[in-house]
Amino acid sequence: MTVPVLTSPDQVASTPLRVLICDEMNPGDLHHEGFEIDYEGNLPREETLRRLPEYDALITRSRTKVDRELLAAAGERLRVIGRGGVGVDNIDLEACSRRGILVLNAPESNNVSAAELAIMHLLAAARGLTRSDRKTRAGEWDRKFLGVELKDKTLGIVGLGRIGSIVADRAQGLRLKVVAFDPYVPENKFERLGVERAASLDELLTQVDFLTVHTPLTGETQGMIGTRELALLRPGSIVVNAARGGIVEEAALVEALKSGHLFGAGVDVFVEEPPTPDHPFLGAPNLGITAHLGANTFEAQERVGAEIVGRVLAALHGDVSRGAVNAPALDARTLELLGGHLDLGEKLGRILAQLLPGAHDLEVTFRGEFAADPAPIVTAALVGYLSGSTDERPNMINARALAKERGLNLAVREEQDSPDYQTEVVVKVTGGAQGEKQRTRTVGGTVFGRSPRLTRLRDYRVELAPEGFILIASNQDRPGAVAKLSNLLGTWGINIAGMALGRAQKGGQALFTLTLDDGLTPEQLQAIRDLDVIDSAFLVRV
Ligand SMILES: NC(=O)C1=CN([C@@H]2O[C@H](COP(=O)(O)OP(=O)(O)OC[C@H]3O[C@@H](n4cnc5c(N)ncnc54)[C@H](O)[C@@H]3O)[C@@H](O)[C@H]2O)C=CC1
Ligand SMILES: O=C(O)C(=O)COP(=O)(O)O
Repeated sequence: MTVPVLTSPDQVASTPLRVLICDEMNPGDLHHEGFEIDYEGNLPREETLRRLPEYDALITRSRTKVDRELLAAAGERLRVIGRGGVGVDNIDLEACSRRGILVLNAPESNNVSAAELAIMHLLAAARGLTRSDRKTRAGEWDRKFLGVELKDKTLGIVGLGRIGSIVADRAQGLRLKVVAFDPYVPENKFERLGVERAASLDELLTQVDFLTVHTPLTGETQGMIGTRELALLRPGSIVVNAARGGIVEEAALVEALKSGHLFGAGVDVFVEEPPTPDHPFLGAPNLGITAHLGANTFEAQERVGAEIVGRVLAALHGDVSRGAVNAPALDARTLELLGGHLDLGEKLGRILAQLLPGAHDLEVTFRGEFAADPAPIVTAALVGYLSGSTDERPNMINARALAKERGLNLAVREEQDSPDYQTEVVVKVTGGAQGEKQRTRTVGGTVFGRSPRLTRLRDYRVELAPEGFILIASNQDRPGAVAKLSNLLGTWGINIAGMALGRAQKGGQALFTLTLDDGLTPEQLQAIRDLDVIDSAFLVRV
């Protein structure tokens, strides 16, 4: 896809576009016609800030924090930031988007190296490598230490993305059984990799001997392995974190090692990098530490350099089809005509991601006449459906490619008639293992003015503004259910912003949806489920 907003061809011809690489990598050949590329390795931050106003693009690794301070120092010229690697948690994406700066990453290049490092940490912890190394250097010849074999044990992987999948493959070569938890990938990927699927994180933790995490650092994954989760692991387990500091809580990990509950652990990443000299990891027993070296191989850095430089130069010429993390992509006219519907599509996708993640089919039905080609609404629905589960923030540019990568099949149907509304968009997802019962979830909506409205939830008709939190509850259509539920919410001081009722037939199953200003705690949701008038209750965040 070509987005002709980044630079005009005339501009390219007359003045070289300037690119600064401020972190260490192998940038390959720096001579490209029309560009001036300065490679500075480990440029001190104050130098980066000072020089940045003279550049059109900046290329970093995880060392450089691209925050508001850096963006303010950059001024107006900077238009593209390239992250030579996968994780973009060092980049303030929102601030970049607001300033119209395109962020790209290079997610294909270092995953083998990162996966191999995770396997190394597993082996090192299993055999007490760091302990034995330290003792031998200190003059102690300790041959009493007994390690554990990997063969016939079970490895648990959290996050079966690019790196998690390679770890699974290598682990199988070591004759480990592999189980993974990743609610966002479809069943067929598990089947293809020969990996057993755990239905929940807890289910994974209780059945493995070794655990390794390979998710991005997100609101959901930060601290996802804490004291409670570590306690669910079998005594004598091993934990590896070569993804991001804090996915496994640091203090909890140290405690579990000190108490002897864990046999050992390996970490490549810290919450603060570099760690302070008094960091508790440094004194923890049988903990192997590397200095965020997952991507540090000759091969990976050669590939990373070529991939990110190529992508950044292409983007400066207007081609943002590869590696875009935050790109806004539609022209102003389409946005004007479809604006409300794009917002609707994304919200429908986001609701479905919570009702049925990891689907293998997504079908969009358009009813009625749309002011412009409605195809971008499908992309918007994908953005919503895929968001929150990957570092490559799904956006209007990359969502279709990401869906394809994940094995999510798309179907679009158009119906001229829209009996109830001028236009209606209905999105249906289907998921489930091959040969097993397939589950589907459907949501639909329309646009009033420019504001999205939900019109359909599963088989029920509703009319509701999709905002904040939506509590979806079902019951046998009996009097008193709504009153009991709203009383309970009232006692917690939770305000109901909107309500819609629907039922399949009189006296049959009824569905009511409430929009709430605030979320609910797991205990509050359970209390609602425990009401005798409620059959099921579910909370989604829009
Ligand atoms: N130590 C190092 O030097 C390196 C570390 N990394 C880290 O590894 C991470 C993973 O990289 P890739 O595999 O390339 O990314 P990816 O996007 O291909 O895979 C991430 C997987 O995590 C899953 N996931 C997201 N949230 C989850 C949750 N709450 N529970 C379970 N699964 C969840 C996603 O569905 C996805 O399948 C990166 O985000 C980066 O932070 C990456 C490269 C090198
Ligand atoms: O690609 C990633 O996410 C990594 O963690 C590698 O980071 P680095 O490029 O080594 O600073």
